[in-house]
Amino acid sequence: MTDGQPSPTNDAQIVVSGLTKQYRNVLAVNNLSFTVEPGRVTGFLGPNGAGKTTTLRMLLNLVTPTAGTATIGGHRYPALADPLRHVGAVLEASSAHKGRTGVNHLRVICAAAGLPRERADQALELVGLTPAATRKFKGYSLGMKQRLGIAAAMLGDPRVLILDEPANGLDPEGIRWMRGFLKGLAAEGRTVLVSSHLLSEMQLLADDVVIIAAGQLVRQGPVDQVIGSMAQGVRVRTPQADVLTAALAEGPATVESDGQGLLLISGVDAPAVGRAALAAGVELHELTTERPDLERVFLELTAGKAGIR
Ligand SMILES: Nc1ncnc2c1ncn2[C@@H]1O[C@H](COP(=O)(O)OP(=O)(O)OP(=O)(O)O)[C@@H](O)[C@H]1O
Repeated sequence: MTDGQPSPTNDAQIVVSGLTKQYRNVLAVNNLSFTVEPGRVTGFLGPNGAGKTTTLRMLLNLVTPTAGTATIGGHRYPALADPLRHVGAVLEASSAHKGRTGVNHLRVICAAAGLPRERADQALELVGLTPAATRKFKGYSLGMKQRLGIAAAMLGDPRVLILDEPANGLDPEGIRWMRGFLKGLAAEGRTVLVSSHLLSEMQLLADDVVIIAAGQLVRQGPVDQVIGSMAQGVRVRTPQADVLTAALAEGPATVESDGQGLLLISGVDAPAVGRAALAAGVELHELTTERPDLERVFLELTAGKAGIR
C-alpha cells in the first residue's frame, strides 16, 4: 500500500517466522516460516509428530516458542485487542459440561467473553445444530461435538479460523458439510487454517497447503502448483510392452511394467511416448498422462522425514 495504511485484509494474515519449539528431548518445530492468506483455505499437513499441533498452539499462545514469532494480523495472539472477535480456534473435539445443553454451553462462553447472548443461537444455526440446541452435551455424537466446537469458535464472528483435525470422527455427510462451511468462510474473506491427515479431503477443500515434516517446512503454495511441481507419469497399455520398453530405453524414461501389458513411464511426457511408439511401430491401447494426487505428492515430499520422534 502506498499510503502506509495496512491493507484491509492484512489483519487476517498469519505469519509464522523462524518459529522453533524445543522440548526437553524433541525439537518439535524447527525454524519454521510460512504465511497464511485471508480469503483462502490453507491445509496444514504433515506426518504424525511433524509439529502441526505444537505450531497451532504457539500461534494461539498456548505454548511459548523457544525462538521465532507467530503473528495474526501483525500481532502476537496475546496482543490482539479483542482475540475472540479476531480468531476462532478448535484444537480438539469440543468438551463441555456433560449435563449442559449445547446452547447453554455457548451462552456461558458468551457471558465470559462479553459477547451478546443471542450469538449462541446464531452460532448453533450456523453449524446446523439448532435442532439439538436444548439437548444435553453428554448425548451428542462425535460429529455434533465437532460442530459445537466450531460454533464456539464462531461466537465472536472471527476473521481467522484455526482448526486442528476438524474432520476427525465425522461421517461422509459431516465431512461434506464441513468442506462447504469452511469454503464459505474463506469466500467471505476470512482466513481458514486447517490441519488434517485426510489428504483426499484436503485436495477438495484447500486452496493452499503448507506441508511440514520433522518440524520443518517442506513445501508451501497453492495446491495446484504443489501438485503440478511433481513429475507426471504416463500410463500405457500395449500388447508390445517389451518393444516399447526397448525403444524408450535410449532416452531419459524410466519404465515400470506389470508384465501384463501395462507400463508406467516417468521422465518423459505422453507425446514423447506416443512418438516413440509410432517410430517403433508399437500398437497402443491406452496412453494417459497421470497427474499425481495430493497424497502421492505428500508421501514423496515427506519420504524419509516421517516417523515418530
Ligand atoms: N508437551 C510436550 N512435551 C514434550 N514433547 C512434546 C510435547 N508436545 C509435543 N511433543 C513432541 O513434539 C513433536 C511434535 O508433536 P505435535 O503434536 O506438534 O505433532 P503433530 O504434527 O500435531 O502430530 P499428529 O499428526 O500426530 O497429531 C512430537 O515428537 C511430540 O512427541
